[in-house]
Formats: sequence, C-alpha cells, structure tokens
Amino acid sequence: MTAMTHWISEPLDALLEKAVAFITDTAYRAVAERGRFTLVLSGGNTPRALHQKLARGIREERYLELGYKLPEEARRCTRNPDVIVPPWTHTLLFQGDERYLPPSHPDSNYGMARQTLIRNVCLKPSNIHRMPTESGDPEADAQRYEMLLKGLFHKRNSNNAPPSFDLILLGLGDDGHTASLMPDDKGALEEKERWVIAVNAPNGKPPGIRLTLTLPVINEARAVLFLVPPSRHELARSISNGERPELPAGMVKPRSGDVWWFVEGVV
Ligand SMILES: O=C(O)[C@H](O)[C@@H](O)[C@H](O)[C@H](O)COP(=O)(O)O
Repeated sequence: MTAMTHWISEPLDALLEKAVAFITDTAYRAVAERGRFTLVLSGGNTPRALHQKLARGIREERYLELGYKLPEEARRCTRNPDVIVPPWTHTLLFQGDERYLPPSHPDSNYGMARQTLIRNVCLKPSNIHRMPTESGDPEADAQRYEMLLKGLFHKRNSNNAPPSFDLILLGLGDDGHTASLMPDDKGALEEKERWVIAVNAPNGKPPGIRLTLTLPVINEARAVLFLVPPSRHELARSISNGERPELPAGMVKPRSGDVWWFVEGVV
C-alpha cells in the first residue's frame, strides 16, 4: 500500500485541536484492532502545547464536526462527560529520543512529557517506557531500551523485524534533523540493524549525548506525525514534497504508514 503524505497548516489553536482529534481517533482504532495503542513521544519544546491539549481532550461536539466517529468507550479517564480523551488505560507510551540527562534535568524530554502530559492522564505506570539515562553508559542504556522493545513486540513479529508503533510523533530541527538523527551523523542515518542507538549530537539543542530510535523503527510506524513551528514552515513544505531526501526528516518514509505534517501556519 503506498504511504500517503498529509499536510495540515493552521494557526496554532486550530492545528493542535486537529492534531488531538487525529491522535485520539488513531488511538481508538488501534485499541479496537489490536487491544492497545503504542505511542512514541518526540522531544524539544514544540510538543509542550500538544501534550497539554492532549491531556485536556477535545469536546465531543467538535470531534464529530471534524468527521470522527464517537468510539464506544469515549469517556474513559475524564471527569468532563462532554470531552473525549484518548484511551490512556490501553496506551503504551515510549520515547523517540532523549537527551542523556536525568529526568529531573530541565532539558530532559521525559521530564517535559511528565510535566505536560504523563502526570495529567491515567496511563498505567507499567505502560510508561522512559528511555534510561542514568547508568552513565549511553550504549548500554540504548541496548537496554532495545531489549525492552524486543520484549514488548516480540509476540507480534517472530522474524525480529522492527516494532511497528501505531503512532510516532516527531519534531523538525532547523537543520532538518528529527528525533536525534542529525544530518551529519551518517552512521546513525545508515544504521539498519539496531533499533535504538546512542549518538553524539553536538549541533543539537542542547548539544550532547542522546538516545534515539533509528530509521528502520521510524519507517515501520503505522503513522508518523510531524509537529512543526511556523519558523520551519518552508523547510517542512520542501521535505514533505520530497525535495530534501538528504535530510533526516526527508528519510522518514514509512514502509506502509502515512506521514502527517501538522505545521503551524505563518499568519
Ligand atoms: O530531543 C529533541 O530535541 C527532539 O526530539 C528534536 O528532534 C526536536 O523535535 C527538534 O529539535 C525540534 O525541537 P523544538 O521543538 O524545541 O524546536
């Protein structure tokens, strides 16, 4: 099946509302088909507002207006009966990349996710899979996370193929990086076997050692969602048109999943 690319560009509030509706629908479909929703979070600052909106949910009336169907169990984990939230009790949460810092560090992606999403929704603690960053050995921690993924996904693919996450959220750097796959890190971009690797991202913000999913995993996703600020609108447009295959974000071409570009409009 040929993967499709979708482009949604709106002012921030409308964009986030559509992103929340899309994620919620994707989650309910996954739970209906496979009994669980596997979601990979991206890092950086852009996802903060999305996480907060995702935690609040979307008004049922607006969800229907956007063309989505109300799932049977649409009222899990929310006190407000007029609001729909994703099926968090059936969601397994993962990270796409992490700065090699403790979760308490202000630059920790997990710390940001905990603050803006995790502590505000009813995820089961055993379903929250943080990238480990405390052993002092990034390579060992990358392998540790990979082993975790193998354990959680082995039943579904005995041939050791990469895990197929239901939805991977990604950001976009000014230089076209995504997750912690940097344009000048050929080794990371050409990695075909490993699912999780430790990299040195000197040009990242912040610079330093990172753990990141590799392209074989990202390109096995059932769906990928890029959330992009207005400053990178043109870069996102050229990448989504296939004009920048040399950039890491341009190498995100899921084998069968669609790519959704949610790009804050240049007002
Ligand atoms: O750990 C990270 O920094 C990210 O995963 C990275 O890929 C991020 O998504 C982009 O750098 C955009 O970052 P901003 O959202 O902060 O602009």
